[in-house]
Order: sequence, then structure tokens, then C-alpha cells
Amino acid sequence: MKQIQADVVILGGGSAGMGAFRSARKSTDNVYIVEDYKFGTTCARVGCMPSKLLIAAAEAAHHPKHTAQFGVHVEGDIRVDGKAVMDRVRSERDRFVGFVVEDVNEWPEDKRILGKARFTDANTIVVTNNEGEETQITAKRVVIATGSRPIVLPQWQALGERLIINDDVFSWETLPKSVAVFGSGVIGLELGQALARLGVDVHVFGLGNLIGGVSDPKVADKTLEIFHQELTMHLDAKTTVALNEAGNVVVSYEQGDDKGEFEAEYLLASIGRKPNTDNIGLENVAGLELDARGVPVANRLTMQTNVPHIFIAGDASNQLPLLHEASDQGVIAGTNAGAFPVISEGLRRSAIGVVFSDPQIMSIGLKYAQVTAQYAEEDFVVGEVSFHNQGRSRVMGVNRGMMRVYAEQGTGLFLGAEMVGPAAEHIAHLLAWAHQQQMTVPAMLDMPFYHPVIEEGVRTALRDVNAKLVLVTQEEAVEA
Ligand SMILES: Cc1cc2nc3c(=O)[nH]c(=O)nc-3n(C[C@H](O)[C@H](O)[C@H](O)COP(=O)(O)OP(=O)(O)OC[C@H]3O[C@@H](n4cnc5c(N)ncnc54)[C@H](O)[C@@H]3O)c2cc1C
Ligand SMILES: NC(=O)c1ccc[n+]([C@@H]2O[C@H](COP(=O)([O-])OP(=O)(O)OC[C@H]3O[C@@H](n4cnc5c(N)ncnc54)[C@H](O)[C@@H]3O)[C@@H](O)[C@H]2O)c1
Repeated sequence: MKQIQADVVILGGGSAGMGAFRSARKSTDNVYIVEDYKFGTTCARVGCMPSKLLIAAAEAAHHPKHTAQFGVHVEGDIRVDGKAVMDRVRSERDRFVGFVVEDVNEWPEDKRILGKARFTDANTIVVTNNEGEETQITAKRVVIATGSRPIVLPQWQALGERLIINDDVFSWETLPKSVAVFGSGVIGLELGQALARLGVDVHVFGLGNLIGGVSDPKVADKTLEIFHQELTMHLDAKTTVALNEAGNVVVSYEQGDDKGEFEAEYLLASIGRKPNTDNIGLENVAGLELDARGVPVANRLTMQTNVPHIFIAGDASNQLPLLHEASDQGVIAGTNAGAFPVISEGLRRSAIGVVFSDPQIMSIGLKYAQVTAQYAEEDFVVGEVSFHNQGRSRVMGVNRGMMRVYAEQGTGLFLGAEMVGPAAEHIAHLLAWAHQQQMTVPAMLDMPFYHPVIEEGVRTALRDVNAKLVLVTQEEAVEA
């Protein structure tokens, strides 16, 4: 077996692993990175980028059908060429992946190892490549950046090739006729709506009427109302799935009066993702503290686990499975693994999440569920705006949705927001920046608002919450 002595080894060559590799190399050249599949990252290859490319095609198909409200009529059929749609998705995706791979190819070849990594003890990693050859790496420090994979229910395995995950969608040569999407979270909503708008017969199956990760009950109700108008969704149905004689998937569903069967070419599993920490030999790392899901517990500012030389980053850490979080965590973990035993706290930003559905969904700072978990009812206030009559949104015919904003009673500190509605990806940034600056609602209202813009809706929500605030000075708070 080939033997390597390393200062640092990074397990996983995705966005978190790449950030960790670059950062660790600032302290030592003796850093190795192990990738099980291919360099190029989940985000570029089968995640963020191809999903947004598919959504872009769906928007192009959708808009010409909805111009009549402006007195503009697009005559004739809108024809979706499934092969051309998927050609563009894959070729643009390959371009993005190409840039990532170019970066990786700049790194010393002997420091990049292809194969599946596994701990055999706290300082020893064995890597097995496709040919079954093994390399043993003895490492002073380790960064776990092995990402996550879709959850697949055991009963779906019988569907064979008709069971698909996001990776499969982006290797399609053309669009299928029908898909049963399981999960109405971020992936289910983004891909389900995009496919439906491109003419694929889609039914979305969910649990507990949850949608798009929204936790605020009023925003969730509005989100459900909007998406039920466009998509066929059974969000709390009992379901069974089987293959019929034609080899298609048949989903039998029952939710009160809503019962029936849906025959689809594929079942898309999008019911959440599981960190890749159950298959890397963590049982061989003595004393490593794991959470209930078997994920190493790590300090969010240093990404250090309770075994001091082991760090974790990205989806594997199960903290916030998003691209920018993976990059930030990778830099923090890699910096600390490189400089060990010197440990420094890295920057963790205000939380921000966007679902690229139409309308978009966003949350920033604390979600409603987190606010109610952390604050007594009298200690926070909520303001809201409906986009139905919001000026600029009506002008543009995108006047669907609502936003709710949360503030701390007494101080007026802006805590967070949840929203479904127009321009949510941009409003999310505006509010996340205010949140990270720890602004109060009155200070946010002192900021400029142009007219007429969708951001005036933000001001309406802030004015609403401001009217419910009873501000106390620091002296009054101390006296109380
Ligand atoms: C369909 C989809 C759409 C998404 N859209 C967005 C979006 O719009 N915005 C956003 O912020 N986030 C989005 N995400 C989430 C984002 O892609 C992830 O949070 C991010 O890619 C995680 O990066 P990572 O480095 O932790 O994992 P990855 O990039 O998956 O890297 C992990 C790497 O580890 C490797 N690996 C696993 N096990 C081993 C092992 N034992 N040995 C060696 N290597 C191993 C894997 O092969 C993989 O290359 C999306 C995800 C999906 C699935
Ligand atoms: N725009 C983005 O930023 C973006 C896009 C895609 C993915 N992602 C990342 O990927 C992660 C995973 O996405 P996801 O959509 O798979 O997970 P998710 O956690 O967002 O949603 C899973 C949904 O599946 C439902 N569900 C659970 N079990 C079910 C069952 N047996 N049958 C039917 N429904 C069931 C849940 O109620 C939930 O609504 C996200 O949390 C996010 O971090 C981000």
C-alpha cells in the first residue's frame, strides 16, 4: 500500500474542500485533497448552476403565455424543444464545471488523490481508488468536507432506474413526459415548477403541508395558496409507489377527497439530503462527539470538532447546507487545520436562503420558528406587507406574495424575515446586510427608499413592525 505523511488532508473536493485546501496551503505545502468521484463540485455539476439553467428555460417558456394582462398577445404555440433545453443546460453547466476543474488542475498533481477516503484511526486515512488500489495517508490534521447525498426511502429502491435524483435530471438528453416529485422543499419546488413550466406532467408529493422551507405560518399559507394555483401538489397525502407493466412509476395517493393514481416516467427523490459522514469510518475515531444524525459536532466559528486536529466543513457539517456557507466553512476549517495548534475564529455571516421558484421564497436572519423558540411572545413583534397592492409589483404584474419581518421588543433590533414574492433574491440581500450590521428597525427606516420600487414594500413591513415597538433606552432597561 502506498504511504503518505501529510500535515493536512482534506476529505472531499467540493466547494468546502477546495476552500479548505487553498486555505491550509497558506500555512504548509504538505496538504493533500482526496476526491471520491470527480472534481468540479456539486454546486456547478448537479446543484446550484444546472438547476438555475433549467429554471431560466422554464421562465422563458412561461412568460410569453402571461402577457395578456398588459394587452400584449403572443399568438401561436409556444414550442419547447426538450433536447435543445437540455443541450443548453448541460453545455452551460459544463462550462461552469470547466472553470472549477481548471482551478483544480493548477494544484500540484501529487497532492490530488482520487478515491474513497475512510478513517482507520484518528490520524490515518485509507483511500481506495476505482481499481481497488489503496493509499494510506497518515495526517497530523484532517478536514472532513464530504458533502451530502439525497435521502432515498428504502421502498423506492424497487423502482430501479425509474428512481432518480437531481444528478440524473442534469444528464437527461431531453425532457421526459412525466415526473412524480417527492418533497416540496427547495429542490422539489425549484425543479418541480421548472419541469411543469417546460410541459412535463408533474405531481408534487409532500409531508405535513410544508413548502419551500417556510416556517412562518402566515407566509406558508400564502405560499401554499400561490403554488396550488399552478402546480398539482398533494402535500400531506398517504402514498404508495410501484412499477406498472409498462415499467412506469405509479403513485397511489390519498388525502381526504383528493385520491387517485399518477403514472410517471420517473420518481424524483427530493425529500432532503443526508451528510456523508455515515460512510467514512468515523466509528474508528475514538471519542469523536456526534449529533443525533451521526454528524461530528463542531464549533461554528472554528469548525473544530472535539477531537482537536479534526475539522469539518460544508454540507457534511449539517450546519447550513448552502454554497456560500460551504465556502466560508471550508476557508475557516482549512485555515485552522493549516495553522494548528493556532486556532482562530472565522467570519460567519447572517443567514440567508433563497428558493428560485416563481415567485421566489426567501428567509434571512432568524426564521419565525427560530424567533418563537428564542423569544417569549411579549419579547418580539411582527410586521407584514402583502404584495397584492404594492405599487411597483402591480405595475409589473408580479403582485403575489407577502413578507413578515421580526424585531426585538424594547431595542427594536431587526431579527429576521420570511417572504414569498417578487424580487425576493434581492430583498433578501438588502435585509441580510441590515441584519448583519445589527440594525434596528428605526435605523432601517432612516435609509433611502426610491419610488416606485418593490423595496417600498419592505418599508411598509418595517413601518408596521415599528408601530408595534415600545422602545426603551439603555438606562430605562437597566432600571427595569
Ligand atoms: C439541486 C441542488 C441545487 C442547489 N442549489 C443551490 C443554490 O441555488 N444555492 C446554494 O447556496 N446552494 C444550493 N445547493 C446546495 C449546494 O450545492 C451545497 O450546499 C454545496 O455544493 C455543498 O458543498 P460541499 O463542498 O459541502 O459538498 P460537495 O460539493 O458535494 O463536495 C463533497 C465532495 O466530497 C466527495 N466525497 C464524498 N465522500 C467522499 C469520500 N469518502 N472520500 C473522498 N471524497 C468524498 C464527493 O464526491 C464530493 O465531490 C443546491 C444543491 C442541490 C443538490
Ligand atoms: N436555492 C437554494 O439555495 C437551494 C436549492 C436546492 C437545494 N438547496 C439545498 O439542498 C438542501 C436539500 O434540498 P431538499 O429540497 O432535498 O430538502 P428540503 O429539506 O428543503 O425539503 C425536503 C422536503 O421533503 C419533505 N418530505 C420529507 N419526507 C418526505 C416524504 N417521505 N414524502 C414526501 N415529502 C417528504 C419535507 O417535508 C420537506 O418539505 C436544501 O436544504 C438546501 O440547503 C438549496
